[in-house]
Amino acid sequence: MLQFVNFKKNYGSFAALTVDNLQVGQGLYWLKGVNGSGKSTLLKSIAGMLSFDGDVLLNGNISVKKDAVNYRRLVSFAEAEPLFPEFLTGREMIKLFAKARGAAVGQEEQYIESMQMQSYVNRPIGSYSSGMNKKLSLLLAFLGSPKLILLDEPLITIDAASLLILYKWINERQEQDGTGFILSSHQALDREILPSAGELLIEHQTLTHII
Ligand SMILES: Nc1ncnc2c1ncn2[C@@H]1O[C@H](COP(=O)(O)OP(=O)(O)OP(=O)(O)O)[C@@H](O)[C@H]1O
Repeated sequence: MLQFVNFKKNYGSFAALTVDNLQVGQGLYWLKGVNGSGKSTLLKSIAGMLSFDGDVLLNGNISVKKDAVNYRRLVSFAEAEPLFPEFLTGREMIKLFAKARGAAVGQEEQYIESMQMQSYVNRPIGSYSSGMNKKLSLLLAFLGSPKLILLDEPLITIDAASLLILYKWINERQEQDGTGFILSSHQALDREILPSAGELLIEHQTLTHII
């Protein structure tokens, strides 16, 4: 699924994260690490949102640097604390993302309904609670046909019922399209819900593959 090639991310003189030539096979991964360990740095780098030394390859040969347009169509990312233009409605954001990602017409409807967003999706985002905002950002990451979906702290802010719906979305996409996932979280992995998940750990500014 992903291959890191001499990956190094510095913020100025601070060496924030190193990944030696690690291969991450197809599947779903739980990314762990204490506060400030580099989880968001890693996910934003994989998403092509941060510059770094070295390279990241998707499916063996699609480089985040050399094939940026193709790569970014295949990798989607939901931020831990998403910020959207307040004057746009949720539906306008969905339309923008759906177009950029080449999503099938109407793909969003099943997600809007299952996450019970119908009552507010046509309202300006500035009126959303943090949970409503988070659900919108999760939905946007599922639009189109990405091969890899990166979710930074997807468990924060949303209520227990919505979390079960998110797990359902994840399981469906894994089963139907073989979509890969990396989820960052401070919470322990629930193996009853995600039995086949692998684990990635960031310790001492280095990413390792545990299982
Ligand atoms: N823009 C930046 N400039 C300088 N340093 C940064 C920047 N962004 C992150 N860092 C530093 O990089 C390290 C990793 O931060 P990052 O946000 O990736 O950690 P995290 O594991 O996601 O943390 P948390 O669990 O608290 O969200 C921290 O030491 C942080 O201070």
